[in-house]
Amino acid sequence: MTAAVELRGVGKAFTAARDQRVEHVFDGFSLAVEPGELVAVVGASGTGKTTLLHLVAGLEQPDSGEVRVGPHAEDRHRLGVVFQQPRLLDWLPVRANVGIALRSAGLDEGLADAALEDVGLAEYADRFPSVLSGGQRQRVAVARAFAVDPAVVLLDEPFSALDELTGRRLRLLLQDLWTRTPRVGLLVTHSPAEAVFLADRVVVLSGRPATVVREYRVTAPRPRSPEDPDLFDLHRRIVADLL
Ligand SMILES: Nc1ncnc2c1ncn2[C@@H]1O[C@H](COP(=O)(O)OP(=O)(O)OP(=O)(O)O)[C@@H](O)[C@H]1O
Repeated sequence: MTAAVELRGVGKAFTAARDQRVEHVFDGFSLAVEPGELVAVVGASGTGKTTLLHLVAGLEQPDSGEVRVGPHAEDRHRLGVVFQQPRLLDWLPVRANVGIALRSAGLDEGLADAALEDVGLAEYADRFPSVLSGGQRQRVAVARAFAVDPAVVLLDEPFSALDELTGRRLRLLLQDLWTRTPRVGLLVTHSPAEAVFLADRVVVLSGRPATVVREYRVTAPRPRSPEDPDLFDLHRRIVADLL
């Protein structure tokens, strides 16, 4: 089976501005996401989770090794990305924020309304981001990512800036979108609970250079409940790995 996302033997180092020390964040690092799989990456702060996502998105280049998004060459350009902050254009209405992503993917801007409806924001299409709540703005960011029918969805701490209840609603929304259209995804999160709730597989990163110290397959069928005791058990084991 050909992986949908593959990092093979990847090396990535940064030079610290403070003392010019070279930090080898990755060295010979490999990870594959299989077709249809949502993989969550958890790990302590500074392990390299965001760097991993940036390498896949093409925002950073590896010093060595290979990063592949496939199976088709054009899949590299069909990414949906949700960051911790919604990163909306405040001077454009919500519909146009989603429309821009569609246009730059060569798609019909008219698809924006359906994407907004999918996240429960149909009646907010003409509003400006500044009048929306934090949770609503993040819903727009989710709509923008999914509108382009992405080959791969990259999620970088997508809900960690939200309060607990809003984060929970957004996780349920994401699960709903995923259940309707299963996709390939890579989720970076500090939250083991979020990881086990959303992912098919949880990868625990640790060390410098970072390595995969443990992997868990999450077999609970969807739709899942955040209160599922089996998920909580898995969550506890991941927390123990991280301590
Ligand atoms: N552009 C950069 N220039 C210099 N150092 C960087 C750069 N990007 C990342 N680093 C360093 O690489 C290491 C990994 O950073 P990264 O942001 O990937 O970790 P993380 O696991 O996502 O952390 P957090 O959970 O706190 O977001 C850190 O030591 C960071 O300082």
